[in-house]
Parts: sequence; C-alpha cells; structure tokens
Amino acid sequence: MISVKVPASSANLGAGFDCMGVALKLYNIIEVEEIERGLIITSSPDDPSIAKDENNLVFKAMKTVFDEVGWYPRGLRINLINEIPLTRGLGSSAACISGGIYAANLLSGGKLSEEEMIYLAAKMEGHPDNSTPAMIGGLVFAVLEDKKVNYIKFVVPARLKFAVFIPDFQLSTEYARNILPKYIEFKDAVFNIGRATLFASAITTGNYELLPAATQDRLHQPYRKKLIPDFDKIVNLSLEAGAKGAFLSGAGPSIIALVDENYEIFEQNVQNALASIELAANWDFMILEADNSGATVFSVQSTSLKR
Ligand SMILES: Nc1ncnc2c1ncn2[C@@H]1O[C@H](COP(=O)(O)OP(=O)(O)OP(=O)(O)O)[C@@H](O)[C@H]1O
Ligand SMILES: N[C@@H](CCO)C(=O)O
Repeated sequence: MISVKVPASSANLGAGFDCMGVALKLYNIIEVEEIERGLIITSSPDDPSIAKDENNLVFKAMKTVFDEVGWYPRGLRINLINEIPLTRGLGSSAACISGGIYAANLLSGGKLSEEEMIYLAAKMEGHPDNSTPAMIGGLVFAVLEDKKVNYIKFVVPARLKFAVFIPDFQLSTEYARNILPKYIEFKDAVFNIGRATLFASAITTGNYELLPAATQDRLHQPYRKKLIPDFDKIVNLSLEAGAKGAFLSGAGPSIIALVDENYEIFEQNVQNALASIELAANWDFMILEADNSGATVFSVQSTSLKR
C-alpha cells in the first residue's frame, strides 16, 4: 500500500485570481493499493458527497495517470483520510486531484515527471492556483498554458502565518465561478494587475507592510462576498486585530488573514472579537503555516501485484 499526504491550499490570495496560491499545513491522506479486482473506496470522516465509485475525484485523477502511461491496476482499493474541509475554498478538490495523480504515478512505476503531474492536475482542475501548490508546496505563481504550467514556487518563511476562518456552510467552486461577470471594466483589470504584482514583490522580499494594499481585489470578491453574509465583518475584525490583509480563500466561503509576528496577540484579539459580535454563520478559526513540501509519500509497503 502507498500512503500519500497532500496539503490544503488557498488560491487567489486577493488579487491573483486563478494564478496565485499557497499550500497550507492541513492534510488529506490518500492510501492506495492494487487488489485482484474491483474498486473499493472508503473515507473517514465519511461524507455523503464523497462518491465511492468511478465518480470519486481521487479515482478520476488516478485514472488520468493510468490512461496517460498505459498501465492499469487489476483492481484498486482507495482509503481517504480527510482533514481538509470539503467545498470551503481550501483546495479540497485540488488535494484529491494532485494527491490522486501523485499516488497513481507511484503505483504505476513513476513514469511521469513532476512537470507532467503539475500539468495533468491543473488541466483537470481547470486552473493551476490550487493544484500546483498542492503538488509541490509553497506559494506559487502559475499560469496554465496549452501543454504546460509556467510557474514559480516561493518557499514561505514560518514567520508568515495564515489565519483561516471556516464557516459552517459550503460554497461550490462551480457555483462561485458561475456568478462572476463575463466582462470587467478596464480600470478594474488595471487595479488587479497592480495589486497582484505588488503582492508578488512584497511576499518575496518580506516587505509585509505593503500587504494590506497588495491584497485588494476587484475581479471576484465584490461578486462572491454577496454569498457570504459575514465577509466584511470577518475581514474588518481581522484587520483591526492586526492582520496584514484579509481576503476570500479560493472561491470561498473561507476567509484568510495574513499575520506576521505577534500572532498570539492577533489570535487573542480575534477570539475576543468573534465572541463579541453577531455573525450569520458559525466560524471555525485556526492559524496555519504554509506547507513547503506539497504531495509527499507517507509510507510505501508493497506497491502493485506481481505480474
Ligand atoms: N476528500 C474528498 N474525496 C472525494 N471527493 C472530494 C473530497 N474533497 C472534495 N471532493 C470533491 O470536490 C468537491 C469540492 O470541490 P470545490 O472545488 O467545489 O471546493 P474546494 O476545492 O474545497 O474549494 P476551492 O477550489 O475554492 O479551494 C466536492 O463536492 C467533492 O466532489
Ligand atoms: N481561482 C479559483 C480557485 C478556486 O478553485 C477561483 O477563484 O474560482
């Protein structure tokens, strides 16, 4: 059996719609082994929305690899141990896709290169901003081209923390993409190009004082925040508590605030604020560091059946 550990991820990071994302230290484990016949999928904790047949996202990702390399297991057992909350904007689908591709490549003899796996994952997800950090870790700037992903990975220092607010409701990426406008105004495009560029420079040079300005967005948040009644309250309480910027995580509904040093004081301020204001949803709150490793092998016992 092969066990693969794959991180959660947060896409967009404010202005970088579909091109910036970071892996986070919150993980799913995907255990796979070849069996004599059939497909057996188990999951813990279980969730009715997790398919146990060929429609399972991990299986579908694995199958893209088997089709690509022309090797198929006789049968397959997949066990999923899920820590990443589903459909909350923390890259649960990208973890399934990148982790499934990574596991299938190991099971089928490691024929694909890292670049090929990154491309397959981005193509399947439709954009590379979750799948690439889930595959290789770090904070990634990435663009999906015709046959490859062009990307740069930045190793995030432990000093930068990601305060994650997760509500008790789901918002599917598909729905949150469908409500976006087909066209945007030229001035809004200019607004975002400036902020995304500033963000990349600020993050890589450690100039965190620029982050409150650099995390502003006009491409997706103004439309999506209407689906998240507490959005402004959470962003404002984070900034008042000392965050260096706060934004929607991926397609939402989770919200992330960036925190530099003094994160214990920030955490205390946020807990006090959460206890004292009225919110429409219940929000879980946790402080995470970036994961700089991406998908990794957790353990390998035997791989595939003898042929
Ligand atoms: N552990 C899992 N096992 C199987 N399928 C999963 C698992 N986690 C997520 N999925 C699938 O992915 C879907 C959620 O994907 P979606 O893109 O809507 O949200 P997300 O990836 O959590 O958020 P975002 O892309 O904004 O970060 C679920 O409905 C389910 O079909
Ligand atoms: N960039 C994507 C991330 C969600 O998967 C979006 O915002 O729709």
